[in-house]
Amino acid sequence: MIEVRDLVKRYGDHLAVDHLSFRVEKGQIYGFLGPNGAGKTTTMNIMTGYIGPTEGEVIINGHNILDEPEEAKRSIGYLPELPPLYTDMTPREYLNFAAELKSLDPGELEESVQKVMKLTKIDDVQDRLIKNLSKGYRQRVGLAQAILGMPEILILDEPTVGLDPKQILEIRELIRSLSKEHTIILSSHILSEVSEVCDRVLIIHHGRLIATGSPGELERQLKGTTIELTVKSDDIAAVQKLFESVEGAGRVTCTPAGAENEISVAVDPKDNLDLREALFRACAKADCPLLMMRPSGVSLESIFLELTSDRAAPGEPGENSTEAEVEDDGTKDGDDE
Ligand SMILES: Nc1ncnc2c1ncn2[C@@H]1O[C@H](COP(=O)(O)OP(=O)(O)OP(=O)(O)O)[C@@H](O)[C@H]1O
Repeated sequence: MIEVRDLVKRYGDHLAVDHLSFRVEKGQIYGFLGPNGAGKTTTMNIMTGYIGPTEGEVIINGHNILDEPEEAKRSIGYLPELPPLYTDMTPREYLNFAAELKSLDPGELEESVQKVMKLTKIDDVQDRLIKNLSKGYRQRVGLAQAILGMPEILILDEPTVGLDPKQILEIRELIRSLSKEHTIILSSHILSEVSEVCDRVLIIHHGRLIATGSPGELERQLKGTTIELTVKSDDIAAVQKLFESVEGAGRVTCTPAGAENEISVAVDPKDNLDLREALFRACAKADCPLLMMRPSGVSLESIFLELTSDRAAPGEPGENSTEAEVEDDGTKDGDDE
C-alpha cells in the first residue's frame, strides 16, 4: 500500500533521513517512534509530498508521490504537527474550504463536511471561531480536515502533542475508531502512546530504522529478562551464594529490602534462560522462604532505550533518558526548505 524505498534527506550537511525503507500494509495502525530530531516529521513530509527527498522514493498505492502527486495524494489525509488552521474561520467554514481544495464533489461537499464533523465530535462547535476553541478541539478540526474525502491512509504527526490528559485519551480513542476504515501512520515520542495505540512500531533513530514489529514482538526481542525476588533471611552473603549457585544464573544482586529480615534479589539469566523454576527449587532446598518472585517489567521503553543508547552519537543529549518521554535533542537548524 505504501512503500518507502531507500529514502535519504539532507539539509545541507545534515543527514536527517538515512536510507530509510519500510512497507505499510492496509488496515493497521503504525507508530513512528523516535526521540526529537530522529527524522519522523521529515519522513512524513516526504511521504505526503510536502517536501522532496534527496534520494529514494515513496510509492502510494502504486503511484510515485513525485511523478504522480495527484493520484498518490488522493489516498492520503495528513495532519501536520502544526495544522494550518485559519483561526478566523469557524470549523464548518474551514472544512468547506478544505473540501474545495481537495476537489470533493460539490454536490456531496456539505454532507462530507457534516460527516467528518460528526466523526470527530466537533459538530456542536461548528459555528464558533477556531481561535476560540481549546487546543483539543482545534486538533479535532485538524483531524477532521485530514479525514475529509475519506482517504484510505491517514498520516498524523504527533496527534496528541500539547493536549491535556483527558484530551489525549479522547484523541487516542478517536484514532482507534478511525482505524476501522483507515490505515493510520502516526508519529510520537511518547512510548506508552505507541504501545497502547499501534499494531506495529517503527523505531527511528538518527534517520535510520533500527527496529520494527508489533509492541509484543519487540518486547520478546529483549533478551534474558531479569528475575526480581524477595526472600526471608538476615544473611545477605548466604543468599548471594545461594542464587549464584543456581545453574544458568548470571549476575546476582542482593540488597536489604525495606522490611526486617527481607532481602531483595535480582538475578540476570545466562543465555536467555527462564530461571523461575530453578530459583523456586533452590529456595525450597535451602529452606529459604520465597516471599515474592516476578520478571522485571519489560516495556517498549526499555527496548527503546536499549536500542537508541547503543547507537547514540557520542555526547548527544537525551540518549539515555529514563523518562517516558524522550528528551529533546535541540531545535531545528532551519537552514533550508
Ligand atoms: N527545514 C530544516 N532545515 C534544516 N534542518 C532541519 C529542517 N527540518 C528538520 N531538520 C533537522 O532534521 C532532523 C530531523 O528533524 P525532524 O523534524 O524530521 O525530526 P522529528 O523526529 O520529527 O523530531 P520532533 O519529534 O522534534 O518533531 C533534526 O536534526 C532537525 O533539526
